[in-house]
Amino acid sequence: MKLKVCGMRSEENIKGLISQINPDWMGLIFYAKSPRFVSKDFADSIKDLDISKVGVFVNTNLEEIKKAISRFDLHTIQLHGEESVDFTRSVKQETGLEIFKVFSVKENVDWKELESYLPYVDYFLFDTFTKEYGGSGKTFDWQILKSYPFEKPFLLSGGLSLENIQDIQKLQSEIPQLIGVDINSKFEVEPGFKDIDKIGEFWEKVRD
Ligand SMILES: O=C(O)c1ccccc1N[C@@H]1O[C@H](COP(=O)(O)O)[C@@H](O)[C@H]1O
Repeated sequence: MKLKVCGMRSEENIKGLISQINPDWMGLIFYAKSPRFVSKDFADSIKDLDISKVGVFVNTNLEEIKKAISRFDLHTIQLHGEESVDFTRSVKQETGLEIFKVFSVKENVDWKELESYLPYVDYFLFDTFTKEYGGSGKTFDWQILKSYPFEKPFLLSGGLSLENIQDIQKLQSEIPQLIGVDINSKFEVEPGFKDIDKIGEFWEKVRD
């Protein structure tokens, strides 16, 4: 199982995360309406930290993504809005980086809609639908994922916490394509600042 910790921006907090947990990815939110928004002023303190940085974008343009890649030395692009297949293809082709395409789940998922994204995406990521796009701390009905029809691996997100570890473990044993978890607001001391010990407690139980 892989771990992504999302919504960070403090140098000290990220250094603590690296030394105590060393997750597979650490997410930076480039969505200005988010309380976890990372402005370019943070770049100098974060850029050279030794961790795979995921830039989380919501319906932005390629130019903004390219600027953030060079400012923050991003490893992965997470498209968390209603980005089209054409846009996703451009991001993959023009950046050559790893791509997470997010689908925000309401009552169910039309799997056919995901099919044309397959060539341009490294992982799908399933989050809970909200007007704010992400960081809601809310879960969706994870049973929907049992009908996931592709071989493409995916990450689970949306309200993951110490309270739903058993459900995560059960899903892990039932769906082999579920290769990672993405945690965020349920591990915060305040927006953008994580409780590393709490993450440790979670990861101890969820990792393989
Ligand atoms: O965290 C945010 O503020 C955010 C804003 C806009 C898009 C995505 C955002 N975060 C992503 O939300 C999910 C789930 O977060 P939570 O566990 O429900 O708090 C996660 O994938 C973050 O990358």
